[in-house]
Amino acid sequence: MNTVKKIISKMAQTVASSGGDLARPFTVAVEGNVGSGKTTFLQHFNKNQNVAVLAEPIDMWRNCSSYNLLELMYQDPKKWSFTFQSYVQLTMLRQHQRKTRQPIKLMERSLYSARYCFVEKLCRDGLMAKPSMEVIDQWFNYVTKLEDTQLDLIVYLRTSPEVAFERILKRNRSEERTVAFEYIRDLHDIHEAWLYNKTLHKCKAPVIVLNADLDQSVIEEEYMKFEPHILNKIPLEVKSL
Ligand SMILES: Nc1ncnc2c1ncn2[C@@H]1O[C@H](COP(=O)(O)OP(=O)(O)O)[C@@H](O)[C@H]1O
Ligand SMILES: Nc1nc2c(ncn2[C@H]2C[C@H](O)[C@@H](COP(=O)(O)O)O2)c(=O)[nH]1
Repeated sequence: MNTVKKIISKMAQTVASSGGDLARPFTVAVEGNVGSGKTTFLQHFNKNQNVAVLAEPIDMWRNCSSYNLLELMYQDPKKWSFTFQSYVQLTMLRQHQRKTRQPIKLMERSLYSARYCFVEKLCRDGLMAKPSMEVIDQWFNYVTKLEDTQLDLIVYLRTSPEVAFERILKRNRSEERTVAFEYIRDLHDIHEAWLYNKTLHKCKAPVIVLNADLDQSVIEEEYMKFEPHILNKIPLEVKSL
């Protein structure tokens, strides 16, 4: 009897030290171009008690010990892209690691889009030197093997580049005032290649695609259509898009 008691108390200690949950929650990443409506989408799920909503840690990128790394990256990407992407990778890893009591974790973006979309774009444009890309890539491979950063579902908020760019202009974020349409168009193509091309798709999660061009006045219906999958009520098979 003593042994059983010891095992139970050990398990209780493990659960307590792991923040009250043993298994990784059903982890969903909301992906999409800049301005595609990810933050707005997350607000729809903020009210659900079963969902832990993790917004992108943009406030940390804008204030890293008083440095606005996001602004520095947009002002001089050649000089600051490695610094910025290193910090994105660290802060996104923390999001993947974050313990939640809710059975579902809904993250804005992921380690994977940072690596396969944004770092990819910086390298294609020659704004991140190859040695820097190599270091970022080795860190990415190391942390995604060491930690359980797997996703169970990707929600792709698919917009046309034109609509995403129009919304960026409307939002008028100070750091993004230099963002050109061509940057958004290229990021769109990179997202499509990443999410529609299995070889690039290192995370084995199924992808559901929402028509995020729909206006705010009607898009809630689109969200509701996919809610059973996002709340893991109707599991999806991993399939190619
Ligand atoms: N479906 C939509 N229709 C019209 N405007 C939208 C829609 N979704 C978001 N917006 C607006 O577009 C801008 C970008 O949305 P946001 O949710 O911040 O996108 P993201 O987080 O993907 O960058 C915001 O000003 C937001 O109010
Ligand atoms: N260079 C990178 N920029 C990134 C990355 N992740 C996000 N961002 C930028 C894009 C936007 O200006 C801002 C917030 O993104 P939203 O899509 O939520 O508007 O941060 C990245 O990995 N690299």
